[in-house]
Amino acid sequence: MANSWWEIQILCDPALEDSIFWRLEKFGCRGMASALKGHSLLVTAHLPQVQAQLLDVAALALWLRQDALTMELPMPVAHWKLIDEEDWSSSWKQHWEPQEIGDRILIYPAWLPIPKPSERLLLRLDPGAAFGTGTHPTTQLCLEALEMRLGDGSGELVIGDIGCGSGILSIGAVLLGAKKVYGVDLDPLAVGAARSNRELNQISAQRMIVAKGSVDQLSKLTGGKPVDGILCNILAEVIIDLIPAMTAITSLSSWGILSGILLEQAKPIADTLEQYNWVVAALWKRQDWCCFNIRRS
Ligand SMILES: C[S@@+](CC[C@H](N)C(=O)[O-])C[C@H]1O[C@@H](n2cnc3c(N)ncnc32)[C@H](O)[C@@H]1O
Repeated sequence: MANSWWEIQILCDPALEDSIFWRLEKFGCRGMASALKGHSLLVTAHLPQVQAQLLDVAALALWLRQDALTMELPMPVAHWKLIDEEDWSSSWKQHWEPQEIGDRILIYPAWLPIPKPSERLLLRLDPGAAFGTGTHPTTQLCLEALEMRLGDGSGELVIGDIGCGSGILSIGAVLLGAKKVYGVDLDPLAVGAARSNRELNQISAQRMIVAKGSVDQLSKLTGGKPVDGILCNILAEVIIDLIPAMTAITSLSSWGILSGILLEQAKPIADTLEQYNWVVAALWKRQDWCCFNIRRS
């Protein structure tokens, strides 16, 4: 079937939510959502069919059961089926609602009517197939950290968003007052989604530049000029490899907000940051995840 997606549904103990999201994310799932069903949690995730064979999905279900066993929690029950492109986009949209993040931002699904003006900054979003709806703790931690960073006087700041996904952090940075944001992502679907979300939020293509690639691409886009701040919400194993390149696109006064890091992965990240002369100014935690607020020493 062309343009088909796996729809994976997992009924589990709510205490398993983080580990299941982590597994699904590592597996390449998108459009993840969770909802309480009585005392259990129903996690729904989607994955392009071309990315996984039936056996891979079955193996994923096995990992999920093994994780529960290790954590001494009841076994989750996973079901999966193939759905077509249209069904997938309408299916997960039903589970996603407007969400306030921090003190200033309201994430607002693109398909809902625009709400009455409020004191919050409206961040409209249709992530499509990209990661970044604001429901994940790591995205929330990054947006909250951004809110703290970008106060008065941020109007001159240039920011790099590595692994921009739906563009949620780049758009958040612009709404909070950054002068310019460069968003890069290896996934062409994410690049497309970030560009359309840029338009949805009426941000000019000169103020939020989105391109396919990673840190090297970002460096080309800035013409080698250092950025003032870095946002990077990718998995720890990817971030650790990116730290040297990220350092190279910053100056001695730059700062960074890094997440996608599980608590148990914080130590090797902190060690590598120290090696590259970064200081951890604060470490924020939510559920099993953490967010590094860093600056150059
Ligand atoms: C967890 S999502 C984060 C999306 C969004 N920034 C957020 O905070 O919700 C990570 C994104 O990083 C991208 N990615 C993974 N490895 C990357 C790399 N080495 N360079 C650039 N992007 C990468 C993925 O395609 C994915 O869109």
